[in-house]
Amino acid sequence: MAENPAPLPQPPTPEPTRSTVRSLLRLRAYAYPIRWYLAGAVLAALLASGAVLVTPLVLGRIVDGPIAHRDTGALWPLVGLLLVLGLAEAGLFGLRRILVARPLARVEAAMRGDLYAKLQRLPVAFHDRWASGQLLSRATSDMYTLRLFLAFGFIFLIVNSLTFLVGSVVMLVLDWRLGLIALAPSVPLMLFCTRFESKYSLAARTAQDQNGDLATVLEESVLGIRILKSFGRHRTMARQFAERAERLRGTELHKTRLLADLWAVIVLLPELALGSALAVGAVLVAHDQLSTGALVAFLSTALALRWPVESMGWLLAYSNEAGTATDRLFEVLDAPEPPLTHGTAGPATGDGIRLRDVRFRYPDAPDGTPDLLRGIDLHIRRGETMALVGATGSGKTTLTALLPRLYEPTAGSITLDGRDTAALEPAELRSLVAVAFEDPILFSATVRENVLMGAPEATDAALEKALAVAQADFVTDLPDGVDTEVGEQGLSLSGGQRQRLALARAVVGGPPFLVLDDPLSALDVRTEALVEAALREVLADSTALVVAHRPSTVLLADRVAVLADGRILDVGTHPELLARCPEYRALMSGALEGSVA
Ligand SMILES: Nc1ncnc2c1ncn2[C@@H]1O[C@H](COP(=O)(O)OP(=O)(O)OP(=O)(O)O)[C@@H](O)[C@H]1O
Repeated sequence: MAENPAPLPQPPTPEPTRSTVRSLLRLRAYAYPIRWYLAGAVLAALLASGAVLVTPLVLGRIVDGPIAHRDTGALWPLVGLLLVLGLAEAGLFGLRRILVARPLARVEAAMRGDLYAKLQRLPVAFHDRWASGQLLSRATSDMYTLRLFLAFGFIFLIVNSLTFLVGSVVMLVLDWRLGLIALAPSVPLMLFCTRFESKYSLAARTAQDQNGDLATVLEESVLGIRILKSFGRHRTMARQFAERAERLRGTELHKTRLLADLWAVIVLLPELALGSALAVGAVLVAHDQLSTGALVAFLSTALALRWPVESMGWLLAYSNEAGTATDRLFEVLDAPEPPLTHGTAGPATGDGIRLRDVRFRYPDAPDGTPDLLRGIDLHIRRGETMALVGATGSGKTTLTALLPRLYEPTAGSITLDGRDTAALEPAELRSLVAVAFEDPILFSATVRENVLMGAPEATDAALEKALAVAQADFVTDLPDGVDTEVGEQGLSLSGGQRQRLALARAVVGGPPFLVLDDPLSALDVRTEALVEAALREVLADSTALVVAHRPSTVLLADRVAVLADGRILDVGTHPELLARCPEYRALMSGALEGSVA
């Protein structure tokens, strides 16, 4: 394992950053269903801000009226009005929260649901290119950022901008000279904010991507904890994690510095302007060019505008983060989905499995390397079991993944009983072909749920038969039998046990076409023999392609295909190939030595 953090699979470089507003506008579709709640929240916040802006005017009235004329009788109604305004402000801000809390939780769930559904639809080739942590962080922290933006950022951007505009007009009306002094910093502030925006959105994007990298390392460390511990690499991994965390910390500090600079300017300039306005106002009052009440009202209005102005710092930061989170979300949602089907399937002929001049290369294969599969021609007759053998890395697993269309062949065609797989609807294809992979993954679910993934409608009898074929009798000894939770969240099973459940999952629906990728590799000799005996029965009813590394698996098959140099080198029975194919002999003698050793 490298000492330096290895580069993680990265998503394709995002297109040049669009403006934050254009990015955020893409959230329209999600915000539209709750538009009335959002409008209500904006209205409530606007009314609350209105109450805040009216308060200084009442104060001015109190100073110029009851206080100047020492008329306590006139004071109480105005004090009562102040109280009502204060209560209204508090109530309306509370109402804003209530109005959007639930609907926005629904919006977040809808966005997350769409992201999840899209990830399920996208081809395996897409998932090969994206680090899982990048997808995880999009589904978690980015969604949270977007919800917070819609709940606070979006509403206060509107409300605080309008409050600032109205407050500015009020100040200019109260006294245009003081108003101009107080508003003088607006122009430099706007210029500063524009510069801040471009720098901050870059930093926000970097931080979100680094967050994804960190999630990937964390996930791999948790999933691979046994390997890390057994090779004593947990410290190396911890160092990699710390280095990535340090990088993220650096970016977050950079963001904080940018925000701190903005805050300094946002707070300092208006304070200076306010101080100047106060000094000039005092001179105007001294020269009877302005009433004391008007000066109090002016200053109170200017103070009431401090929050809308100061909040612009974090509102801009929020908007930028939400903009980049939106970009990150839509990078996945916009990822092209290959057409589900193309061409016409044609009538069923009972022809078995036929691969014609099939070529394949992984989309991320290095330039200049030849295709992995370079013209595969193979015919597996109906009801026949064909073993596929070849050297490690020759492309056996890749070839089997083409049958259920986990990958699309780069060229050529694959037919099942004469029907082109490219033209079959995914659901139909899944019902025709079942696969057991070399690496038997189980989900956090019961044994029953894991096995019935292969045929949700299957009866209990079919489940039992599938478990019997896979020699998975250990299931009866589990605490709750087939209803025992297994997988990551449940009971840990041995490699051989998991492999047997994966085999049961493949055979449970009695699929006409079976693809088994070295299905017995983790079994002991005795269990292997038992599974083989039971499999023979199942295979008799199916047309099957079985990747085989060991002679015992090869013997399950009627014929054997030898894969070498991206092509099928030879096809024949085991004895025929032993007699005429030196590559096969080499493979089998190697396998024999391996199995003996
Ligand atoms: N998702 C992928 N993206 C790019 N290259 C891949 C991908 N998966 C496999 N490869 C490459 O394709 C080649 C064939 O891999 P494959 O797993 O099909 O071989 P195999 O014959 O099944 O090997 P083994 O017998 O060891 O299981 C290897 O060189 C591998 O590095």
